[in-house]
Amino acid sequence: MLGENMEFAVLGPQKFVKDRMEKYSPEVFQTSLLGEKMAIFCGAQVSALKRSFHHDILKPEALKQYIPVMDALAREHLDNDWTPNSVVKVFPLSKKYTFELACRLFLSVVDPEHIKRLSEPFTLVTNGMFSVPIDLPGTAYNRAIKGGKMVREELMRIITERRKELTEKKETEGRDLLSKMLLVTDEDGQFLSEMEISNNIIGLLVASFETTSSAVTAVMNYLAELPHIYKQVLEEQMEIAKLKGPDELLTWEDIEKMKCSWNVARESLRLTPPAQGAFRETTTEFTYAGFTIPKGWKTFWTVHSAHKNPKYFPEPEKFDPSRFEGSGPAPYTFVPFGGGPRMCPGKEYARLEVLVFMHNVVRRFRLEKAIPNEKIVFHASPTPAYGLPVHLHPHEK
Ligand code: HEM
Repeated sequence: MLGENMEFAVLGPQKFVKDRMEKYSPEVFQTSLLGEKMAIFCGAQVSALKRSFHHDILKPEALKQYIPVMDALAREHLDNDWTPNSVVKVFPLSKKYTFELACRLFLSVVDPEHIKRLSEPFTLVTNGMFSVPIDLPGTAYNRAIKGGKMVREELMRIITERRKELTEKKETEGRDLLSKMLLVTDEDGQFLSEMEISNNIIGLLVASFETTSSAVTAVMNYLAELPHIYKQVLEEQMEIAKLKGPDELLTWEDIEKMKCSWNVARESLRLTPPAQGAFRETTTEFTYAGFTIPKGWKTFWTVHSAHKNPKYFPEPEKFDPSRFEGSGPAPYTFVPFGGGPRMCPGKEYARLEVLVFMHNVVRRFRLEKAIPNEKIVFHASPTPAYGLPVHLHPHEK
């Protein structure tokens, strides 16, 4: 049961993996975590599982219509929460933005009271997700289970209501992800059940919440830390803003112009990947890099072992967005979203969300870190220990 949990908790995922890659093999090693025997993969690899329907409802064409909505919400948040010449904490504000955006785009929930009814129990779920699985009153695990039940009850109410609206033909087009899920059918022409839909929505909320908030925060951190990078992003975003009226919202064409900003965001995802990798279970025995992995073992592939490998990224610790110019890194070496058929279906959603937020922040402010060497700690995703407080310096008119 104990396995190497203590070492994992004390060293953090990156050092834990690095030490063992040096000691055992740079490709794969075995350990025991959370009571499971586990093989950890550190090389570039792919999986071969079935594509999920998420890829269809989250593909770029389906998301284009959401760009103005993302922009309008980012403006609203900046107007309300990002006061010029004040100090704000980026991480909690990014989480607020990310969650409200998900409520709006997944479920069309916009009422602040309703958002609260989802966000409070949902926070219990995310806080308890990486806790010791002991279900006793007072433990984070127990609170997460209770929070999960509350989120599910609320979702079931929303889903039932929407199904009714769809049956009464009040809506034919999928106005949000929930409607799209209610309209989608499987290979046999069957609709998803309400329980399947609520599971899927919870899955999307979990998969998108900490990851995108961590990604936005990491980008803001580098923009505050590296003035020459900030300048390049500012120039690009000002060029885009110049061609638009003050009330005109961002469109797909604007996003397509954000090449430099996306390279900066990608370099940030390389150095501070929000997801550390992903778990699998072997359904059949197989051999990898000369090692046999038995059937039934848990496996985990790691992101940063590829991202920090000098063979793929010379001077790996250096922040250098030009790595993504031209044909960019070799296949399966830049894997913040995984690779192969099981790759993150929310990649494009995350790209749009990060770019829209960057646009809004740099247009208004120059950022200065309030704690210059703030430590990064690992919860579900890497996060600054004090939430990344920054001074907001408005541009001179
Ligand atoms: C910067 C933000 C994000 C990062 C870094 C990220 C990263 C990842 C990674 C590494 C995986 C595992 C891939 C694998 O199993 O090999 C994954 C899976 C997944 N992600 Fe994301 N993700 C992000 C945002 C999102 C968003 C916004 C959504 C939804 C809107 C989402 C939905 C999912 C889903 C549903 C899966 C499971 C896919 C499957 O197993 O078929 N992710 N993500």
